Amino acid sequence: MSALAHKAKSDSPLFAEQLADLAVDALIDEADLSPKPALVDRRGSGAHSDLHLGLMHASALSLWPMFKGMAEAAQQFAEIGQPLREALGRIGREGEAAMLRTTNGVNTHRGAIWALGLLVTAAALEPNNCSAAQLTLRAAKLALIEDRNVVPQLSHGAQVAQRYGAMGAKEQAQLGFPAVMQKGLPQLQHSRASGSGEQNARLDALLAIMTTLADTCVLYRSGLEGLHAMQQGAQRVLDAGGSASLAGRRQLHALDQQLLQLNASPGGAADLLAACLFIDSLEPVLGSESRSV
Ligand SMILES: CC(C)(COP(=O)(O)OP(=O)(O)OC[C@H]1O[C@@H](n2cnc3c(N)ncnc32)[C@H](O)[C@@H]1O)[C@@H](O)C(=O)NCCC(=O)NCCS
Ligand SMILES: Nc1ncnc2c1ncn2[C@@H]1O[C@H](COP(=O)(O)OP(=O)(O)OP(=O)(O)O)[C@@H](O)[C@H]1O
Repeated sequence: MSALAHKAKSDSPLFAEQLADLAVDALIDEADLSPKPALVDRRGSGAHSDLHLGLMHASALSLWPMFKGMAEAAQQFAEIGQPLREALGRIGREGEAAMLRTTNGVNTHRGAIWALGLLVTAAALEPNNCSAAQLTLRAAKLALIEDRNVVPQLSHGAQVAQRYGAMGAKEQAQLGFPAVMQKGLPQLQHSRASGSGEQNARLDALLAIMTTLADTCVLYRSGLEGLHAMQQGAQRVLDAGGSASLAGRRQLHALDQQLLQLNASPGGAADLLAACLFIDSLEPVLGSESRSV
């Protein structure tokens, strides 16, 4: 994170590049974090037959120009409204196409483009007002604006929304990322404060998100059985003392085995962990006044 050493002027191209660096770093840190239940990590591909760690890294790096472009659009339009929202939609779709070219058509980061794209834009809009609460509020306002150029698709998320009435990635953003604000970030801070190492604190944050999220990746792959296994299993790890404790590690191993058996990979929770890591990483760039959940 060498860019952090230099505090760029908040409306400069360098600042847009710093935000893109932080977003890509968050995605790479999320992918590398291990052992994550049934997700791609340093150990292997989890429940995914078409993903691996190198592909996740390549995909994350391919998104750098997109994140920079989103931050620049925020600087250019300088306010939340239809023009900025539709610019983001266009840049996001181009980013998605670049991702698919890099991965040969595999969806590595669709949800992350959405969540981190909104947060990068929110940060670039008001760099001096970047507490987690303000950032997610601005991201929500952007997400609530309709993009008239979206071509409706029968995505996996849309299919499970029809079948189970689940709220997916779009609603999570429109509600101001409750999984990040109420689960991921508080758990990250709590686990750090109670002496867990950084990797264990991040694993705990992921698990906290998993305890309540309607993860549409899990629902699509393994239905309500998978979703309940994810939510209850994640809660068991935290109840046992979290990832840093021996009892918590045993529960984490059991959860990994159970989700692998069900082919249930919590990809949405992983994206939201990356969102937590991005928000958390803004502090050294913007100063401590920008923080506080
Ligand atoms: C809202 C988005 C994510 C589409 O959501 P949808 O549920 O329809 O799609 P899909 O199932 O393909 O992907 C959703 C992704 O979100 C993640 N996710 C799953 N569940 C959740 C959840 N509850 N909360 C947050 N993220 C989740 C997963 O990683 C998954 O990959 C977004 O990609 C979009 O609006 N696409 C339209 C094209 C576009 O405009 N793209 C540019 C956006 S800036
Ligand atoms: N470390 C990770 N491991 C696996 N998935 C991740 C990871 N980090 C993020 N994800 C997210 O999980 C999603 C992949 O899940 P999934 O494979 O279920 O996607 P899909 O395209 O909806 O489904 P399918 O693979 O069944 O076609 C990606 O969109 C990505 O956002």
